[in-house]
Formats: sequence, C-alpha cells, structure tokens
Amino acid sequence: WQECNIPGPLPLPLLGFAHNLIMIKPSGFLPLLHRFKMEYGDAFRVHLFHNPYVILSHPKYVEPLVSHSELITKGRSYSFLRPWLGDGLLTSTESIMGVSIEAQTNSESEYVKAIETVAKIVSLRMRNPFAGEETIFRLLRHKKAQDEALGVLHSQTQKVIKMRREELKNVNKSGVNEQSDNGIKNKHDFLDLLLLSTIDGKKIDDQHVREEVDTFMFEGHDTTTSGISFTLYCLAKHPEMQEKILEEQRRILGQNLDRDPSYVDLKEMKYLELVIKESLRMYPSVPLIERLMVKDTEIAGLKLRKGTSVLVNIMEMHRHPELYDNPFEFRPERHDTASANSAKNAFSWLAFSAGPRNCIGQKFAMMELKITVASVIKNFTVLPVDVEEPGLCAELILRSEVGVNIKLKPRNKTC
Ligand code: HEM
Repeated sequence: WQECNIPGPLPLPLLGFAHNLIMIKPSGFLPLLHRFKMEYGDAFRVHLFHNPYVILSHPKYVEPLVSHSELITKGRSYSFLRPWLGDGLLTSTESIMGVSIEAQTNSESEYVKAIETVAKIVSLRMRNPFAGEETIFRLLRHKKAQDEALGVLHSQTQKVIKMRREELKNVNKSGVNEQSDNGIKNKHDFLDLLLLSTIDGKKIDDQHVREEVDTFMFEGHDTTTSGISFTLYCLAKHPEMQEKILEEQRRILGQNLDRDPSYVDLKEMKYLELVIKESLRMYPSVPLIERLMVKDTEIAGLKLRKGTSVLVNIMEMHRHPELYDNPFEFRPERHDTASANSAKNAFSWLAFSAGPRNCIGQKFAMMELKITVASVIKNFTVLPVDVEEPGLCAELILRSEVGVNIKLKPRNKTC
C-alpha cells in the first residue's frame, strides 16, 4: 500500500481494514463508504486482509474504467455468486424461459425462499471479509444453508431445461416450434435459443445452459423489483408527477387506459422514463459494481496494481453535488437531454453501467418498469407512509431496511 498513490486509512498488519467490517449492519455499509469518500475524496483505497480495494465515485475515474475494452474482469466479490451462477454472464427474467416459476403469485414458493437465502448469504460475504474467506465460511452455519438453497435452485433449473429439451424434440426440421405455448410461431424464448445454439458445431451442455439461465433469473428479477418499488416510493411524495404520468398515458393510449401499450406506445412514454431515470439515480438497483485488475494499470493518474479490486460506487456518484445540483431533490427533468439542466457528464448516470459490460437487459428492464409503474398509476393514487428516508442496504441489490412502504388508493373510489 505504501507504493500506491491513492489515499485511504492506514491498514493494520494482516487484517488491513477487515476488523472494522466484522460487525457492520447491512444498512451501515453505504454510509461507511460515504464517510471515507468525504475524508479521502473520490478515489480511496482500503485493504481487506492482503487484498487491495479502490473505491471510485467520480466519472473522471469511472469513465475510463468502464469504457475500457480490456478492463472487463469482474471483481473478487462476484466469486461468492459462483457456486450459484457458475460462469454464466450476469443476466434475464422469468418470462423469457417460457416456463413459469410463479414467484409473483406464490412468495412462499421454495424457489423464491431459496433465492432469498442465497442472496442474503452472498451479500453477507461481500460485506464481511471474514465470512468472505473460504476456510472460515466452510465452518459457518451459512455454508449448510447455502448448499441446501443451491440444491433447490439448481434442481428447479435442471427440471426446466430437461422439460424444454423434451418439448424441443417436437421442433420441425426448420427449427420452428409449431407447439409454441405462447401461440407465436417462429419465435423462440431465451432458453430455447440456448438449447438450440451450437458453438463450433457442438450443442451447449446442460451445465452451461443452467448457469446462463440462473444468471438471467438472478439479474432479471430483483433489479426490476427494486426499481419499481423505489419509483413508486418517489412518486408517492409527488402527486403532481403522478398526474403528469396519467396525462401522458391518456395522450398515448386514448381514453381506453386499460389497453395494453404497444412497443411504440412505450417509447412514447417520455415523461415516465424521466421519472424512472431520476428514481434510479437516487436509488440505483445496483449500487456498486466491481472490476478486478488483471495487470498493473493506470487510470486517470491512479496507479492500480495487479490484483486490485476496483469498486464503482454508483450510489455515491448519483448523489454527488458536483454532478447534480441539489442531489437530494427528486427532479425528473434533469434527465431531459434537451434541457440545459441535464446531467453534465454522460457517465454521471450509471444505473445500467456503461461500456462493454453494461446491462444487457437495460431496454427490457425499462419496458418492464414503464408497464408496471404506469399500470399502478392508472389504477391507484400512490400515497407516502414513511416520513424519513429508510436506511438503505447494499444487499447485492439496493433494499430498504424496513421495506418500501406506500399506500394505494383506488382511483375510481372515494375512500
Ligand atoms: C432496473 C433494472 C436493472 C438494473 C438497474 C440493472 C443494472 C445492471 C448493472 C449496473 C449491471 C452491471 C453489473 C456489473 O458491471 O457487474 C448489469 C449487468 C447485467 N444485467 Fe442488468 N439491470 C437491470 C435489469 C436487468 C434485466 C431485466 C436483465 C435481464 C433481462 C439484466 C441482465 C443483466 C446482465 C446479464 C448483466 C451482466 C452483463 C455483463 O456482465 O456483461 N439486467 N445490470
């Protein structure tokens, strides 16, 4: 650390800074990073045992990092996801698998519970460097709980893959599934594409298909849940914005607000998009991302040794007063590129990251958010519950410590 030109707390021998993280609560992690940012600036380093970490919260560092075509190796913390997701690309949603998991209708399902268990354990390991050490982790009760939950998750995915492989045997020679259960011929969902694809003439084996499916299941559901919840939370405090959304819906859909919006309609929902972007600014579903330096690298004057994990603190950047005037004010117009008040640097808003490893599901996610938020606003007036902002936890995905609470009042009723 003495050769490093990046400021940070003095590391203790062997432990580095790890002892300070052992008792930290989920909601204490982001405030701790904020305190360090205030003390050491937009680029600081900490050591967890012998592992160096550098935390960045300004586009002048983040832009060259995320745009670089070679700096694409994910950071050390992602290894905690490996028992579940294997080497799959971080990605997708249920619907594209062509098989329903029924998570929305059955929150007690074994699959949903198992995801919750694994997500909690992975975020504990990311936060607590002792639990992050493989040898210590093996001794903890969390290891057994993780193995049991992974058993449920993997067997469910394997079942889905097996079922789909059987169904695809009915595919005719041209690769068209006449029996498609969504009634659309010539269309394959994501799972079909994986099962039918070949690499160098060979089919992708079941294990690799499973890793991609699990990755899509993970990346595709909690991120949008967090985005939808926090958008409604922000709207609850701004009834005038709810009215503007409703006005926009009437303009696009006509008086028949129950009509399903088309792809073109969704693109037209420009004001709603500004609202969602502003909500993802204040409450980014993915608050931190991480890259591992696989060789000595210099970024914007920062000397990063091989083996350094570099964290981009998206949450901190999105609330940076140099990048956003009055960052704690909810102002959707900031994202209107035609407006003079729009964000100054394109890399100031990184809810979906940027560059070669950005979010592959970005457009799909935006459509999901628009459909869901618009549908709630068309049917209900959203009212606030919490007066103060709840504690925020970086548990893989951004969560509120006490849940995101809102009240819904049906629009066509007076009560
Ligand atoms: C509001 C919703 C979402 C947000 C805020 C979001 C955000 C992000 C961010 C910040 C990353 C970069 C992660 C990193 O650098 O390690 C990412 C990656 C990714 N996202 Fe999303 N995501 C959302 C929804 C989705 C959906 C619906 C899907 C799938 C359909 C998806 C699939 C992926 C995949 C596969 C990656 C990894 C790409 C790679 O590593 O090359 N995301 N997402």
